[in-house]
Amino acid sequence: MLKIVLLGDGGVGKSSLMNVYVTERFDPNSSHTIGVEFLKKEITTLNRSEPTVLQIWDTAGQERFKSLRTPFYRGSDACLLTFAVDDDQSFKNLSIWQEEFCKYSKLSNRNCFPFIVIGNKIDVPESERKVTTQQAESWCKEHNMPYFETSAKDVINVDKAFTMAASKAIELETNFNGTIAMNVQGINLNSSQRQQKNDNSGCC
Ligand SMILES: Nc1nc2c(ncn2[C@@H]2O[C@H](COP(=O)(O)OP(=O)(O)OP(=O)(O)O)[C@@H](O)[C@H]2O)c(=O)[nH]1
Repeated sequence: MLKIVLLGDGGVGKSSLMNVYVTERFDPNSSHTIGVEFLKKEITTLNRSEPTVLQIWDTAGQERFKSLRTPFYRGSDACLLTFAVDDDQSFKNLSIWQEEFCKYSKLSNRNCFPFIVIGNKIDVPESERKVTTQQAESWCKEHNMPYFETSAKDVINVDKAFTMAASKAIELETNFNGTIAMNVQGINLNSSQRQQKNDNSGCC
């Protein structure tokens, strides 16, 4: 099971993305989340032979709910940093969200943690759009994060963004387990070498 957390300003569409992804239903009157909510979905990714259960945590973006959402960051396997393309401030706040996540999840190495950026509401008329694709892409390139433009309303790229988050988390987990296996082998080799040395020298 992988834990995926959705973060971003209030109203950018986090609940809508989660609901569309899991239940395939978009609610035009979606109300603000209070605290956190989660849904599960089983998927299959290209980099793992068996199915993976995604536990998706939707958090309240409004500042007044900070103390209710932050305890749920620990143990996350991936984080979706979300903004709305018609809300400039929500894009500017991405760094603040990343900081909050790193602080409360007690992340030891943020450089290899799977952060994915989502620019939601791309269905809005061009005249209402405040953040260009180029602007968002350049920020993500600078911060080394994959970027997806989505519309929960028109169901564009929603699946792709969540699948990318899952694949990145699996990739990290696989690499991490590989490192542990190598370390364990290293310990065994050292102890057997020590034994050999002891046998040769007759030392106790
Ligand atoms: N046009 C458009 N509207 C959207 C889209 N996604 C969400 N909305 C609308 O934006 C509003 C806020 O959506 P939510 O999903 O509740 O936003 P949220 O980020 O979960 O908000 P908080 O719970 O306050 O953090 C709702 O009226 C949604 O119907 C989208 O892709 N396009």
